Amino acid sequence: WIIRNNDYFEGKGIPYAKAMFLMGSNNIFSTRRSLPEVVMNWHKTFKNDKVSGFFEFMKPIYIVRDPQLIKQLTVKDFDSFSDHRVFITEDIDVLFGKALISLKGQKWKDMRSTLSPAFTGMKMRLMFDFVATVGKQTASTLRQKIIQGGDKNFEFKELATKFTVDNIASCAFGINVNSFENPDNDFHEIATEFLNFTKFSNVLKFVGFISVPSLMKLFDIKFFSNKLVNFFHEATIETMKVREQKGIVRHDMINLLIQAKKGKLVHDDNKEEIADGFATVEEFENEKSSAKRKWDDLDLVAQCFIFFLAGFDTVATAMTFMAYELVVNQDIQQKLFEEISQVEEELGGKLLTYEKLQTMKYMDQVVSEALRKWPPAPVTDRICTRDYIVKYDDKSFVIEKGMNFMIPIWGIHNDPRYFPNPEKFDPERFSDENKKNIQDSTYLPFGSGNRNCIGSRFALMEMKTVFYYLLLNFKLAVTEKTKIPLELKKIPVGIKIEDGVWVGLEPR
Ligand code: HEM
Repeated sequence: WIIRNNDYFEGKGIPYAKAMFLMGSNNIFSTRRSLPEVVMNWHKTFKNDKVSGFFEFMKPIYIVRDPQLIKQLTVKDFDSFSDHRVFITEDIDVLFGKALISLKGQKWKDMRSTLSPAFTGMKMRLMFDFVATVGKQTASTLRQKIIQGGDKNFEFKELATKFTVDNIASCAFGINVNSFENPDNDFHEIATEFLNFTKFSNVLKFVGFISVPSLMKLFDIKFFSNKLVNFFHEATIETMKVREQKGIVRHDMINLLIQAKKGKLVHDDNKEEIADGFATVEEFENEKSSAKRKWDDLDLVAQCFIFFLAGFDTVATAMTFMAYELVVNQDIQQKLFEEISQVEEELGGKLLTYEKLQTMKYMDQVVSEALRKWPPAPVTDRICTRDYIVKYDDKSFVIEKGMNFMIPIWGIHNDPRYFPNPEKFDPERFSDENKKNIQDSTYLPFGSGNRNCIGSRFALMEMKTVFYYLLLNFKLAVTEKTKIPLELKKIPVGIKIEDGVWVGLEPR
């Protein structure tokens, strides 16, 4: 039974890493490597083959590394690969199971088209004041503390997490928390609980859900604590109730979900184009048709929950890598500061606007390059929903329904065939002149095709806003504790940086 799948790839004509007894191939859990290193290794081994295979414990899994093929499977033939693999189903954790990221088939399609009008450029523009206010407030709280003699050295991931948590609390729930002034708030506590996800006991739980889900169910082992689930339930439902009772309209996620519940959340008629940045992913036609399905409270709570979970740590991680690069590349930081100063002058002391943010070309280049070199989601996957014949070169084989493939985003972004000298942090790759040479489907920080990241615009506006206000107020400098080069923690889930990224904030 244990070795029953070991010959799965034989006869398919693709190379594969053989399985070790019970442990699978060199997989995430059997090596002491960071997740990006594992993904890089997957990508490099058999790097000249468009598709290869490996074993996750006893399960055969494909790796699709060829950009054209990635596009074919995630866009053109999306219907055969429309779902992600889900470890935490509704019966294990109701909120995670009902969240967009876990939904499958028609239910996913309906929820995606319900939610996608909430993430357009127009909606981001309406929400932007909240993001800019939190960004400005973050920078001025830090400035005050430093000027009054407080420590000016910060572990950047901690700092960025406070910002993303404050931001999502404001944009999703309409609550102003200021974690810099009040670090003991509920949202920050919940975020900390979630980050403990990478603790050994939680990693074991995760392995359990992957390898023996039925046993986990039998022992009623939950992934998220009741406290966390109840918190989201109350925060969402209570806020919705108060809003509806008092007729309060605030242009945030809760407001959009109230509209979604009433079936009134639709795409904007106003077709005015806003260029949202190079990394923004495309919206597909199927998202624009409105779904008729009725959603209950729990369905909507689950979406707020996933916006929080999918949004706060990924964005904070991206910001941390970007801060590191700005610290070690002072010339790039200076150039970015000059662009920011120019915009600030044009604004004449007014709060930053979404339109102004989109005019900042160099900011977009730096953010795009940070997401290229250090993609916070190093890998994504798809599950095959019906038998599918893959054909390329002289090969032809079937991927059977239920099998899944990985897209090694980190490996592709750091492949010299697509990004020469990939270790170099070079925002010029994304200049007007150069970006048109980037090969299709080799730049995938927010995934690919219809199932791409719904929050790409939101993430980009958060990142840009925080650096706008930080660089306006401070020079980011190396400290005694800054580790150069940075080192990734050898854990199999998520991305953590060994000893963090220490940054000195020197008031300008
Ligand atoms: C820099 C920050 C972020 C990165 C790098 C990132 C990356 C990704 C990636 C790679 C995927 C899978 C796409 C695919 O398989 O093709 C994804 C899915 C998703 N992301 Fe993000 N994300 C970020 C921020 C956010 C934010 C801020 C939100 C919410 C407000 C969000 C919500 C989601 C959701 C709900 C999905 C599932 C979409 C679906 O299944 O339809 N993400 N993200």
